[in-house]
This record gives sequence, C-alpha cells and structure tokens, in this order.
Amino acid sequence: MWAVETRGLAVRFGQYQALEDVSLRVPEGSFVAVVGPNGAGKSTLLKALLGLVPFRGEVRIFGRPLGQADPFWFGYVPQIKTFDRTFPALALELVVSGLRRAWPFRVGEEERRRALEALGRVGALELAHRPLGRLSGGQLQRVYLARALVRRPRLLLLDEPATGVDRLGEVDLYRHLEAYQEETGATILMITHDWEAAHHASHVLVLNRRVIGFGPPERALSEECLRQAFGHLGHEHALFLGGGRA
Ligand SMILES: Nc1ncnc2c1ncn2[C@@H]1O[C@H](COP(=O)(O)OP(=O)(O)OP(=O)(O)O)[C@@H](O)[C@H]1O
Repeated sequence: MWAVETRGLAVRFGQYQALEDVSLRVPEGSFVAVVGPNGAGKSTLLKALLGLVPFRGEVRIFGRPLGQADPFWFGYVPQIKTFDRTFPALALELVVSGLRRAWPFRVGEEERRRALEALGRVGALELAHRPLGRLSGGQLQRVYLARALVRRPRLLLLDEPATGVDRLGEVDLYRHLEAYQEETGATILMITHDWEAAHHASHVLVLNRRVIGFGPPERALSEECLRQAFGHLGHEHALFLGGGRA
C-alpha cells in the first residue's frame, strides 16, 4: 500500500503557484528526505498532506482520500523558528496536546504516563516540567518530536527537525527516528537541508515547485536533478556528489 499518493497536486497562494502537478507514490515504511531550495514548496507540500492548505488534485493517505484519513494517523513537527516563547505552558503539556484536539488544561494520569514515555523516547525526560520559554531551540525540537510521537503515528511529517540541534543531538534525533520506525513500521517524510541525512534516507524527493526527482538517494540526487532543482551545483552539492561528508 502507498502511505502517500498524490495526483496532480497543486497549491496556489493568490497569484503565486507554490506547487504544480506533484504526483507521488510513497511506499509504506519508507524514510523520505525532502530537499530543494528555499521557497521550493517543501513546507507547503507537508501542509497540503495534512489538509492545512487548500489544494487542487488528489491526495490519498494509506489508500483513503485525505478527507477520510484518521487525524491520529499523522504526527507533525512544524518549523518552530517562529515559536512564541511567552506562551505559558510546560513541555509536558505541549506533548499531551499531541493526544488531544484541544489544549489540555488538565492532564490525566494516563496522558501523563504516555507523555513522559514519549519524552523519554527522545531523551528529554528531564525537560517535562520546564516552561517552554526556558527551553533552547534544540530542546524545543525534541519536545515537539515527543508531541508528534506520543500518538504513535503511522505517518510522521517533519519540517526541518534538526534546526537548532547540535551535531551530537542531530545524530541522536536520527537514531530516535530510526528506532521508532523499526518498532512501528511508520512512514517518515522529513524536510532537510542536510545532504548527509538525505543520503541515508530510503528515498529522496527533490522538489522545486514540481517533482524534480524521486527515488533512491543515488538516483534522485543525481547531478542532473540537483542542477535542475538548484540551478547550479554549489559548494555543498559538489561535496555531496563527492560522496557526502561522512
Ligand atoms: N500562506 C502563504 N501565503 C502566501 N504565500 C505563501 C504561504 N506559504 C508559503 N508561501 C510561499 O510559497 C512558497 C513556498 O513556501 P514553502 O514554505 O513551502 O517553501 P520551502 O521549500 O519550505 O522553503 P524553506 O526551505 O525556505 O523553508 C514561498 O515562495 C512562500 O513565500
């Protein structure tokens, strides 16, 4: 079964065409790195899959039209660069909000247990009772990941989850994701600007308003695809084509 299937997906913001004719079939259990230049429509694609932006075309999730998909199938880590740090809440409450459709003003025992387990899973148990405003960028990323994992999603959509995370934390993050995937068989789509991470994915989607390439890293990240997506081969890409930084 396809975890995600899109046909002719298109998103327009006023006069601006952010995505055009995106047709994709993502196999269940795959780990897809989504790459492309700034403004390529990567975040917009994830939002369309979540039904957060209006689109034309067809989206099916695990075989069902998007409108009939169970919201609890999805786990989402948005870009958190614009997070409001004055928002008065504890990390634990943010994680519990992943189990609800509304903000949890009271946290039940079972919810607390599950939230603590999710925080433990991403190595952030000690952050549970910290106010969100006192977390570093990398710590906040972990808490958001715990929030996405707490509902044990079949489809995990991650928008640059390693932003603000140090190199060691990044390796740790990928380890947690791999462990979750191994345990549950979940499908993961992750937007990244990290070529090394893309190289380790099972599939790479190279996006620039349209699908430039989709397939195993060695095929999707061919020189031709990167040239089409980025218009040139910059320093990083040349490095990557040389076999990555590992
Ligand atoms: N709500 C919106 N209203 C109007 N334009 C938008 C909206 N959201 C995104 N856009 C535009 O659509 C284009 C794609 O944006 P998107 O955030 O999907 O790109 P991206 O590939 O995720 O970029 P980045 O790598 O910089 O995060 C951009 O030109 C952006 O300005």
